[in-house]
Amino acid sequence: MTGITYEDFLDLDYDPAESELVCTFTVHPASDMDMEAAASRVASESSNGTWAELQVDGTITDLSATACGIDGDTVRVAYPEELFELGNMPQVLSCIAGNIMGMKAVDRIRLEDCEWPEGLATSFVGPQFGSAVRNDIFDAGERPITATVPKPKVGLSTDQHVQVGYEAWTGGLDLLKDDENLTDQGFNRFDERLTESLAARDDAQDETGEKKSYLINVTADANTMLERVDRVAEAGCEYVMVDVVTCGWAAVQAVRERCEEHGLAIHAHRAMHAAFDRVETQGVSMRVIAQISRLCGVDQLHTGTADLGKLANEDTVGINEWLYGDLYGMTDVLPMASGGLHPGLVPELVKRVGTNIGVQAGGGVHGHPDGTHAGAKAFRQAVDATVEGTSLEEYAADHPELQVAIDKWGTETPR
Ligand SMILES: O=C(O)[C@@](O)(COP(=O)(O)O)[C@H](O)[C@H](O)COP(=O)(O)O
Ligand SMILES: [Mg+2]
Repeated sequence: MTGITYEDFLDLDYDPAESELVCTFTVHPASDMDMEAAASRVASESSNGTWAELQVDGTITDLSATACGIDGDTVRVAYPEELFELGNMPQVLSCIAGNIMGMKAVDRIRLEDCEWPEGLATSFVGPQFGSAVRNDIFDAGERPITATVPKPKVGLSTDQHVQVGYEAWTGGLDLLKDDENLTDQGFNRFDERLTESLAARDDAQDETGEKKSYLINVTADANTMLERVDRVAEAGCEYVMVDVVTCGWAAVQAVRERCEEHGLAIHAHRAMHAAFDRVETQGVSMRVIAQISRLCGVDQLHTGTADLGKLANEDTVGINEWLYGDLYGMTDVLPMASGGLHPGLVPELVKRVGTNIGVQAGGGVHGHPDGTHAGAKAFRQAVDATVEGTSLEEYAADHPELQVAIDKWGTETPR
């Protein structure tokens, strides 16, 4: 038997094994604590240690994490694969983002990044389709796919919602999207909304000759979500939308499994992410939330507007690069730019994040002076102009809907 204390979880000469998960934290130790002491406590409490000295047999320490790097307020911790239940995201997070977030030994702590080893990463299914949806579903060629959320966010009746969808689809947009807080409320029931929206979608496809789809929000308790996924598949839709942070990763993993059976793509809304990532010294970064989302298998994920829109964003470009990047052959994820976008912002957005994205505008479509159909046309025109390399001003000369949008919003970032 050996006695283990916090100090046993610190080794700054330790070189992590390839099979280990390496996490990077920003750590602000408590005033009476130096960084090494704080780092050892982070490694201990996020693996298998605690505050009291423990008498354990040798094998137990094989599961212990090691604080193996300190650089300013950055701490790197290596976790042995055996500590984790493969394929179980809630368990992984209970380690690396669990109790340590509330330890008195640190004033502030934030999980910034993870280097996922092959064994652990490939124990997760990853996305089914990823960015291939742009051409597998929409035939979008080089352009971003476009989406709109009916606004006001909630309160429209099913008929009104469907009418907005029809006008947006026939105006040239690819996707109608439910808002994050629209599920099955009395004023707009899920089942009617599903069938009637898809009927309008079919009409819009016939009218435009373009493929259209619908991001219907199945967010609910886990069992209800699975039932809704089945009903979405039966109704002939290609997608479900899930509020992944508020639902929790256990539910996301269950929905992913069910979507595999039906060949449905998953659009991930990240409502509540800012509760974790907004404060730069505390919580869990959006970069890590994006990594978890990919591993758990979403196909599309909101990652911000590279600071062009109305919401605070963290490193949209860096996060998108990770979502596109190689991860042991795992499918990528299509980033969705959304939040305060309007036609005037599309050129700069594409300059910052490229065209392998989805772009969503709610207010930027339905706030158009001439209404939803004109707003949709203007947003699509902005995307088409940008992809063909024509300035919006020039393109607007013979696209009046775009001209009206530019006159109204210019290239301003809404607040
Ligand atoms: O409710 C909203 O605000 C939106 O529908 C956008 O509406 P507008 O187009 O009218 O702004 C989206 O939920 C946000 O974009 C989510 O934020 P993020 O994409 O950063 O996760
Ligand atoms: Mg919304």
